[in-house]
Amino acid sequence: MNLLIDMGNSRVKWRLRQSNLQLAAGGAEYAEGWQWLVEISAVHQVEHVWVASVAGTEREGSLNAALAELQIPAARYAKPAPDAGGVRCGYADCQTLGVDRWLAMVAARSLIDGAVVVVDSGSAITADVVTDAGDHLGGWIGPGVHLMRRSLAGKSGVLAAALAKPYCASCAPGVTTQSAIDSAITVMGCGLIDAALRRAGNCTLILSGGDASVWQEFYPEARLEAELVFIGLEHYFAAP
Ligand SMILES: Nc1ncnc2c1ncn2[C@@H]1O[C@H](COP(=O)(O)OP(=O)(O)OP(=O)(O)O)[C@@H](O)[C@H]1O
Ligand SMILES: CC(C)(CO)[C@@H](O)C(=O)NCCC(=O)O
Ligand SMILES: [K+]
Repeated sequence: MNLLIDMGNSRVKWRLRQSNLQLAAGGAEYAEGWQWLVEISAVHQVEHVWVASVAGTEREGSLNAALAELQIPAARYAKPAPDAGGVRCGYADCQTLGVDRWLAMVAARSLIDGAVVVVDSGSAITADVVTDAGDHLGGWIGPGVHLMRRSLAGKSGVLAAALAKPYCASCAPGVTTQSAIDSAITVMGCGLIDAALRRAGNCTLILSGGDASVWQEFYPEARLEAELVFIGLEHYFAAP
């Protein structure tokens, strides 16, 4: 039984899998601690723990300690490589590329023949271009939808009040304060995706991350792959 863990900047997500079977899935805030891990270990015999982390050494240390205390095998952390899994890393120093981005590209290459643009939309929005030949041309890192909203809400009470309602994705000119802000955020996100698509030429667009569905109506040809990081993790550790 394999425990796959995606440690993002804001949340941790996990999948418990055996062969092709998914036995458990969930997500938690870091503030909630490792209660979810306690619950899993009470019910399941975990053999391998495979982690994609961009959360930093402190949180990784905290996970390692929790695993040891629960007598679960130690975590193995995936790392970007210069050339592996069908992708040649575009960063001069590939260790500085977020491993979530790396694994998403590896997963995309395993799912799709040809060039891909991988968009991961969570606390940050990232887009990465991989050519048909497997060359990662590099990518873009921008603030995610909720980060953009919060940055404006922090600027004035009027804007904060307008942003009390949930985000509404639209590219139309806004006719209320909220719709004007949300439309700008949507247009900026689409601008980033458009720039990536122009670079890539003939390619498949893949949308991933908690906010992937935001972009779906503007890119109906895109493929939604919510589990890219987990697919990438399985490839990284389990592929023959
Ligand atoms: N159950 C959920 N809990 C929290 N956010 C959710 C949930 N379902 C969807 N979302 C959306 O997902 C977004 C977070 O995305 P995701 O979990 O992919 O990334 P993240 O962990 O915040 O980012 P990162 O991996 O960059 O740290 C939130 O902005 C929210 O809109
Ligand atoms: C950009 C994020 C925050 C997206 O989760 C993550 O991939 C990260 O922390 N990356 C390290 C910096 C980089 O990829 O260039
Ligand atoms: K992410």
